[in-house]
Amino acid sequence: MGREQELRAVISRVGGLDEAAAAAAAQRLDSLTKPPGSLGRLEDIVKQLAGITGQTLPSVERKAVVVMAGDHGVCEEGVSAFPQEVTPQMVANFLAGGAAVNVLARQAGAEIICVDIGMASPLEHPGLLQRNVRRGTANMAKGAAMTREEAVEAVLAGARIAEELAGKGVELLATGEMGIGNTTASAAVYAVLAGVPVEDAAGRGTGISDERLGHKIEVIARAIKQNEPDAADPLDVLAKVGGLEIAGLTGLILGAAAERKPIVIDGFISSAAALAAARLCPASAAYMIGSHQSHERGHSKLLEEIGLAPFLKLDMRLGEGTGAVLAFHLIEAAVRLQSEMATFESAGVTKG
Ligand SMILES: Cc1cc2ncn([C@H]3O[C@H](COP(=O)(O)O)[C@@H](O)[C@H]3O)c2cc1C
Ligand SMILES: O=C(O)c1cccnc1
Repeated sequence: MGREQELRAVISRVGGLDEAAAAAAAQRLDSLTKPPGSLGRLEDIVKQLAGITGQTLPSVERKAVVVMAGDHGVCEEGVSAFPQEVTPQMVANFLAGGAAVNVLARQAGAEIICVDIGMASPLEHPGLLQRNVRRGTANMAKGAAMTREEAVEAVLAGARIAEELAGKGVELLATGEMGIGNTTASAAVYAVLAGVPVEDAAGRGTGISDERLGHKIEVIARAIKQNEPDAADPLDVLAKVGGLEIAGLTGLILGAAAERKPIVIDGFISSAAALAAARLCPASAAYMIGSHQSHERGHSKLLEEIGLAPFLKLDMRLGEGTGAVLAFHLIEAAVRLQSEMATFESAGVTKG
């Protein structure tokens, strides 16, 4: 079977939600000692998780955030405030436990799976999942970031990681990433897939000046003009103007959906990957849970495009999976309410 057919097979495994389980969960929510619907969106999470897993009392005890790392040839155009060597340096920091996502994952009781999907240089570390598809993308302002085959390979690698984690009993997944220059590629993917103007899709990333933002917009526009990605073909878009970690996250999301596991979507880069997943497989969107609204320009519209509503708006603009891991706390709270609250009957409270 060709690699693209393998991907089609993953996509074909993504089924609809279990409506009966969601209805049973809704019924239990209404039996708990509170006015019906009074826990608002926490109730929506419970119903969604029930529909995803088929369980009236879903569990999210085992949680993991997958941090995909990749490099970007477009960095040579000067689109980031930081140099490319920060990617491996930060990966080393993740592996040593010192990055923001490590702190938040420890607090949330989640494991971190750090993946080299497209780093420019190899990094030997027993804790790093070696799934490198190519040593960084090519400069998309001059030609395709990667071949279609490489994009498919990265998507499949992501899907396989989701399958492996599901097989190990992980019940809740989150997307995370590291890759200097990846807000440029993400903005390009978003602009093409959603048909929005580049200036509405691109933001300051790591914190570039007005002048550099203007240049970044011009570079993205040039990359799109040069490559003519087909908006109706997400794999073409990921290959020509995307990134290896973006494609890997698209696969992770599709794999999670195929395994009937909920997946929490982090910030701007993760959301660009989620949009590609939703375009490749519209049914996968039902398995996604929004987390936060990044400070990055374009993120709120990008979330709307996918149909995701963020829980948090903390003006964060970091990525790594930080916003998604913060949302783990709310998801766990929702699940605990469903399983631990007394019912009107058990507590002897009069129902209205
Ligand atoms: C120290 C450091 C840690 C980070 N952790 C995540 N990012 C975030 O910033 C990068 C995207 O921004 P741009 O497109 O402007 O390069 C990605 O690596 C993203 O994960 C970081 C960036 C830096 C500098
Ligand atoms: O929203 C994000 O994920 C983000 C924004 C800026 C820089 N890095 C990541």
